[in-house]
Amino acid sequence: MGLHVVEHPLVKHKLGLLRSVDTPTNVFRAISKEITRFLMYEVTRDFPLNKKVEKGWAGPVEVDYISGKMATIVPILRAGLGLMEGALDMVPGCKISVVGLYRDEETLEPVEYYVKLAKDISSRVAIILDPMLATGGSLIAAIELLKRNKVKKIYSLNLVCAPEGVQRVLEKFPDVEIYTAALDAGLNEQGYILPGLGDAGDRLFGTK
Ligand SMILES: O=P(O)(O)OC[C@H]1O[C@H](OP(=O)(O)OP(=O)(O)O)[C@H](O)[C@@H]1O
Ligand SMILES: O=c1cc[nH]c(=O)[nH]1
Ligand SMILES: [Mg+2]
Repeated sequence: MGLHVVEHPLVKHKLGLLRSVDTPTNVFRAISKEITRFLMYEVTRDFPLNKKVEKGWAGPVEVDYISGKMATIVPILRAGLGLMEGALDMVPGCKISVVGLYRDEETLEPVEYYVKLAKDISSRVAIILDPMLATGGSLIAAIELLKRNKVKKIYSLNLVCAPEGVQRVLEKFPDVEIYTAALDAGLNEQGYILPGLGDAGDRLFGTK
């Protein structure tokens, strides 16, 4: 399927709040977390279920449970940390694999500076967390890292995407599933998404 734009009135409304330049840091953080919960609800739709029998109040009852190892969530530092709590609200048992990447301001190429993956990552599916998918360079670097570590299946959860980045990622990795609240118009000359959110890291961390 590739790209999944989550078309839900609550998601659209909340994204509108994020777009406003007047939204303060504390509200930006809270809304990012809320949207992440909605996107996680969609990402996890694919998760396989098994059946088991529980002792219910009126006797044995067949129930569903999610089978296999829990996913690992992969926040991309720094801005991806702003989505971590919302993701964990939905899948509290997840292991966390951290990938530190920053985008060089001149070249727009990703620079890796920290990696700490879950030990048994090859038997897990990975859900990458990053508010922005712009040129796609950072997401491609994260996917390449996860594939080198033999992750079973890769999802990417991004609040806002640029079409240029989505196309680049899916041309290279058609097996990756991207879940987003919005596919925006495009990139400006500095590689920022328009209309976008501005610098999501700065808005989440209050650094501008
Ligand atoms: O698709 P790309 O063109 O690679 O751009 C997207 C990346 O840029 C931002 O991170 P940034 O480099 O600003 O780092 P930060 O999270 O530390 O602010 C964003 O959070 C993505 O990781
Ligand atoms: O629009 C953009 C692009 C990259 N990183 C951001 O934080 N915002
Ligand atoms: Mg940033």
